[in-house]
Amino acid sequence: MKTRQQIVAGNWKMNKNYGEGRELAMEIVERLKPSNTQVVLCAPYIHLQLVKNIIKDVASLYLGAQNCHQEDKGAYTGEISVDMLKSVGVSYVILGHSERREYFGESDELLAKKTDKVLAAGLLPIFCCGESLDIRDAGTHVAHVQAQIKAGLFHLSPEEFQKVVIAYEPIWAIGTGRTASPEQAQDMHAAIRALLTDQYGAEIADATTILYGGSVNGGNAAVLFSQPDVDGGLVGGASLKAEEFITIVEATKK
Ligand SMILES: O=C(CO)COP(=O)(O)O
Repeated sequence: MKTRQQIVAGNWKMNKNYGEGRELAMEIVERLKPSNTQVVLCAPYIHLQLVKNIIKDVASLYLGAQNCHQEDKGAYTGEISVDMLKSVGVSYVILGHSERREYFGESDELLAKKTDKVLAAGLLPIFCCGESLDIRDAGTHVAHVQAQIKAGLFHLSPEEFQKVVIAYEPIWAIGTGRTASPEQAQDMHAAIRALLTDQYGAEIADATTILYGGSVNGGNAAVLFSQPDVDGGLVGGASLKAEEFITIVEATKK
């Protein structure tokens, strides 16, 4: 079987001022060794242009955004369009992060629209899903995550779906230092892939990159990424330190 594309995406969230962002991007470029793993820097909007300039000669480094608006343009104060992102060299857009679902009320319907917008612009969505602790304790986590994926993505044609990266991020593991165990991550990733197989067939499901996110760090990345259905990570806190982030990148499957 062809190895799926391995990806490590750093989600800087609302961290790093302009100078700090420049330093972080430059240190990542200095430390990164050539490999087949794609490394995506999802920086705040103010950094995108500069980070693109810093990473532009490194083949494995890509620029990502953390959100976009669902309309093309217009009177949406404070928002950003896919065309704006594309014009500064963005390749990937994180959609449906649990923080956006929770703090900004992003619904499944809205995320389906954003997914369409990102794909129509020729950009690649990193579509996030994941359950709260209550849902996990109730034992309905697989159904919850599968419902998020169905609602956000299953209107896509097979050709469109092949451009999507999925990120499973259990909310109870985000920023808590409490990561999912390798078995918990693998079980959910396998359940996601089984759902994709039902909808799009085995060939597309096998080729889909499914990232794990939630307290990934330099110490736990290798064992998480060694799981057969875990194809890399979406990393928050540990992506803000170049040395640790590179350790995580180097923990992906060769
Ligand atoms: O939300 C995350 C990445 O999108 C995970 O954040 P942490 O790695 O800080 O837990």
